[in-house]
Amino acid sequence: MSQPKTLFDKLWDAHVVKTSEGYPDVVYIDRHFIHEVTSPQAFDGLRKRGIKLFNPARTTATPDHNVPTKDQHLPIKEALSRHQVETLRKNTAEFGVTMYDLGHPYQGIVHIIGPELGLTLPGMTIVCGDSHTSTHGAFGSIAFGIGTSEVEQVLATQCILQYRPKTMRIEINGTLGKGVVSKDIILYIIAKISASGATGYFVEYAGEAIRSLSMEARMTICNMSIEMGARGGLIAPDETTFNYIKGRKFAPQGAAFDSIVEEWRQLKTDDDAKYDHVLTYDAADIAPMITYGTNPGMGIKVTDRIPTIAELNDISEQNSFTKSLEYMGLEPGSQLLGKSVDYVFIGSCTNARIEDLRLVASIVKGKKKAAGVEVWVVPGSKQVEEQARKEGLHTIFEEAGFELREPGCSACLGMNEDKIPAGKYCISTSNRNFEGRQGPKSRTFLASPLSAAAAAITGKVTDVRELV
Ligand SMILES: CC(C)[C@H](C(=O)O)[C@@H](O)C(=O)O
Ligand code: SF4
Repeated sequence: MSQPKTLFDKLWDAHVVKTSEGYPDVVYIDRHFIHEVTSPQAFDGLRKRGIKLFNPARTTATPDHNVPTKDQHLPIKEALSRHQVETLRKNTAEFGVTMYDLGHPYQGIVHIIGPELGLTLPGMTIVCGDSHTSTHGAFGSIAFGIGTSEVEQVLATQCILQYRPKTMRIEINGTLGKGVVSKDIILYIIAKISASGATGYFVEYAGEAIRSLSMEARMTICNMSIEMGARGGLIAPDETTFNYIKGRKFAPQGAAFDSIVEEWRQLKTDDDAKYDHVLTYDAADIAPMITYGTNPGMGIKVTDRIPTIAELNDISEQNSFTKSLEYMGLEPGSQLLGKSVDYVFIGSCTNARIEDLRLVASIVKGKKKAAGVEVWVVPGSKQVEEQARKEGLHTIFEEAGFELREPGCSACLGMNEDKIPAGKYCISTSNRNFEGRQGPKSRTFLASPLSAAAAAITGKVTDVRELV
């Protein structure tokens, strides 16, 4: 019998076009997503060399980072943002790439529209000039972010040069407690192993707690793989995956779907396959999580205290910790629970799918936001927005005093009109809490949609388990 293999190794081997000792592998790419930030120079490069796309049908474009989330039918006010989106429009028209532009029913954050359109499928290799491409790994595909020069490489050849990463398995056994959701799982893992703890690895998530998650929840976990340094993260496909994909716009349909599902069922790690590293956690130990610092690894259970300097291991960690807490305006050893927040941001490719909006609605239904808190709900895509309206979630949000906006990256990063003002605290369902991430001098607490909803109602960092 041949050597047992991990799912990652099987998929990688199936896509390697050429391998040479001491050089990166040439890997074939099934699906390429592009957005306005990392594609302009790639197209310029092609133009300079007089090269066309190897296969335009494999690439899909949408504007997300620079788009306003209000009045999308009007011209974009910010000059730079307008230029970026117009450039994407021009490039995709010139090179024959499908573009879901502002106002199109399929527009949205690139990592949200791929899965919902059935463009993201098990067994694929998927790239995008964006670090959170790891999201698509939730379908049992190898998905990772690439740089602009690599975007050009993929447009021109449908292949990429990559060194094979090491493999890590992270197993979460048992069942999650009440009020604990997938965002808490990933914030917990990153708090355990740090924001660089998986550097050089491609992670496979496994175990009963992962298996029991919906596709939306699995995407949240894979999305944040990059926040612990991993190249990407994946989850073997199963019935949950196949049910999610069935009937989606670009997925195989009818008999073709049934037969491909049979192939997808084979996509799993063999028993006894060896990983380079294995970590195991118990779901019962995971609580609602929140970050207090300026990297996603600086997270605690919402009821815990921020560490003290003495509790940290080395001097460099102590220095960055001190700087981080100064930025955040927080005291070492203090509690976050009860701390006032100014903004609540429910959005981003981490947590702006329909299920996230349903979670939020489950907490706020019939309630009102606290006075003085501004709450933005930014759906991840036009389809999510439509679905939310169909289900009447917009009424729940409006009655609570939340603002339901139009799709885009929004306040996940200060690249568009939606910014958190300097010094203000925002509890956010996004994935990064870096200095200035949500706007110059803004302060971010990363948390789950449930915890964000709870804070919207109370105006403070709250243990959501008291509300569910
Ligand atoms: C702008 C883009 C290149 C960037 C990324 O790669 O992730 C952004 O999406 C982010 O989340 O910081
Ligand atoms: S929502 Fe945030 S993390 Fe996701 S692609 Fe946009 S900017 Fe990046």
